[in-house]
Amino acid sequence: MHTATVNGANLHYADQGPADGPAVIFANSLGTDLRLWDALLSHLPEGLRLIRYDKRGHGLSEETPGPYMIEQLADDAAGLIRHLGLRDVVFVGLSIGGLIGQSVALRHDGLLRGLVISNSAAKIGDAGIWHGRVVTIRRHGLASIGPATMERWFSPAFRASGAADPWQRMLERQPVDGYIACCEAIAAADLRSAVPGLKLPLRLIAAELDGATPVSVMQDTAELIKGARVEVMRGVGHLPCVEAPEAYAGILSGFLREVGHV
Ligand SMILES: O=C(O)CCC(=O)CC(=O)O
Repeated sequence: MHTATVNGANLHYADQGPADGPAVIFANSLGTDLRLWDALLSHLPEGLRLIRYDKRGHGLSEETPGPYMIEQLADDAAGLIRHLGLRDVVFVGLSIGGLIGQSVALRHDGLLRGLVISNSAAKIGDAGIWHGRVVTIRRHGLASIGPATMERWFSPAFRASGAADPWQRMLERQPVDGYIACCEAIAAADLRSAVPGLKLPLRLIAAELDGATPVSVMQDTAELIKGARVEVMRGVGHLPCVEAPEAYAGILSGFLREVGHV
């Protein structure tokens, strides 16, 4: 376990693989911590430096007062990359992590070699949905949204097997104010007019049963970015790196090869 104070927040991160290996950084979704990527890593090519971190307000990172902004969360990620002395990093961001990745690429020119926008979009939901969720959580706590969230995150088969239960506990154990501060960041984030300016190699990963960022929403984002391609994973929900880590690794490894990272 490592921590670093960057951009005014103490961030918890994991750093695996050779120090001089091509670097990949992973940014988690709302309500998850860096264990989101646990099942995936062993399926990736050897020799990579793999960095995972908890965004502020989640996991073991500091919960600074909200609301947060996506730009602030992007500067956290860029600060961590610079703290580690890295450049030419491939950024893999899932959902809010994908918004963060888009914002890093837009705000920190030259820091990234490539970007994977996984189960995410240039805009996720409308502000009313997010404000409604915040009201529910303030009144009833995070546990009150657990069952409905699992329906967006995982396929019926995965849920029926009981495999979603630990992920529901992970959601319910996130710091409430940190979760809400990130909802407010998503509510305010609209990168649709900015993403046509993304000039780096990128890939979008969508999932057929994703109830949070449906395939059609991801295709709308891809249409805004010249040359963007969407890979659709079948039979899985919003967190395909958990539900189908090997298939996810296959898509990610293909992208890493395309950008010369492996
Ligand atoms: O997962 C995210 O980072 C935001 C999108 C969302 O609504 C997640 C959820 O289904 O709770």
